Amino acid sequence: MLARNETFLPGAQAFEATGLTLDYRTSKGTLRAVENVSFSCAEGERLVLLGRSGCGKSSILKAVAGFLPVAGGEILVKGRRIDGAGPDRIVVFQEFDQLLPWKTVRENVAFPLRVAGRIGKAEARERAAEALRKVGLERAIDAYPHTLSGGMKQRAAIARALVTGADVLLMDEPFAALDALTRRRLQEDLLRLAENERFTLLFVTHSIEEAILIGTRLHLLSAHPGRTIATFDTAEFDLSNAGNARFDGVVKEVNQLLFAETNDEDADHV
Ligand SMILES: Nc1ncnc2c1ncn2[C@@H]1O[C@H](COP(=O)(O)OP(=O)(O)OP(=O)(O)O)[C@@H](O)[C@H]1O
Repeated sequence: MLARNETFLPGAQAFEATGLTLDYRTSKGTLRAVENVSFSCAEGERLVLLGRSGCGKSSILKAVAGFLPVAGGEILVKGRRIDGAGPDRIVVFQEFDQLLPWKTVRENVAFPLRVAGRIGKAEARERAAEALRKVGLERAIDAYPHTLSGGMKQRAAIARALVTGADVLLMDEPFAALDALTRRRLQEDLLRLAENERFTLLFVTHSIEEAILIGTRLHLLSAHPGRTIATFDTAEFDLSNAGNARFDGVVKEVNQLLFAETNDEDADHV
């Protein structure tokens, strides 16, 4: 499991970025997506990047995953400067087609373990089954991806991430394409899993409410190019107090900060 208990050191730094600047080369020249952003996330924490569309949230997540080279600054995972992707980080995307269609759910979850070649087939199957139980998908263990709902596919993608034992789970709007009820169930289950498994999470979302609920800390980014506006400690919020006056106060404050730069109307989603 992620951040395995035997290696879990509360307070130890899981990942950090210092002066992170990200550029894309386009036909019109260099496009600066993110400028001089710094953050850190201790093991067991859940850092959420929140900002308006195009502010560079996904670019930061891709850079931490090692898919996008940095133009300035650096990213450290467990104190080591990253140089590309690695088994210490695993990504769950928004898209429902992350599973291999010709493999069953259990085979999909076992697949990264088999590819890594560290364990035998029987153990990989057993670990996959255990991860699927944890995400509430035991009944669909032998199903093929095309027979699953969107929520079930995201559960399977989370199980596959859990089973790898990566240090950091990176989630790029994993629930954005789900209906409101399914989204809430997945949020509940992610929080429960985070509590039980104590994994470290970098999470990207458009939803202010989801950000406060999921995150132990929020990192707010300005509109394009993304620069840090503010950070919020949101560890006190969970499903039991979502929507209370204090929670709503933070929603309002975040909203004002994100929309202060423009005259846009307030919105729950940015
Ligand atoms: N492959 C690419 N080539 C060129 N520009 C890109 C590329 N990917 C992203 N960008 C640009 O970089 C900026 C940041 O994009 P990014 O997708 O990281 O933002 P975001 O905050 O995740 O947006 P959204 O919330 O809409 O998904 C945007 O201006 C976007 O157009």
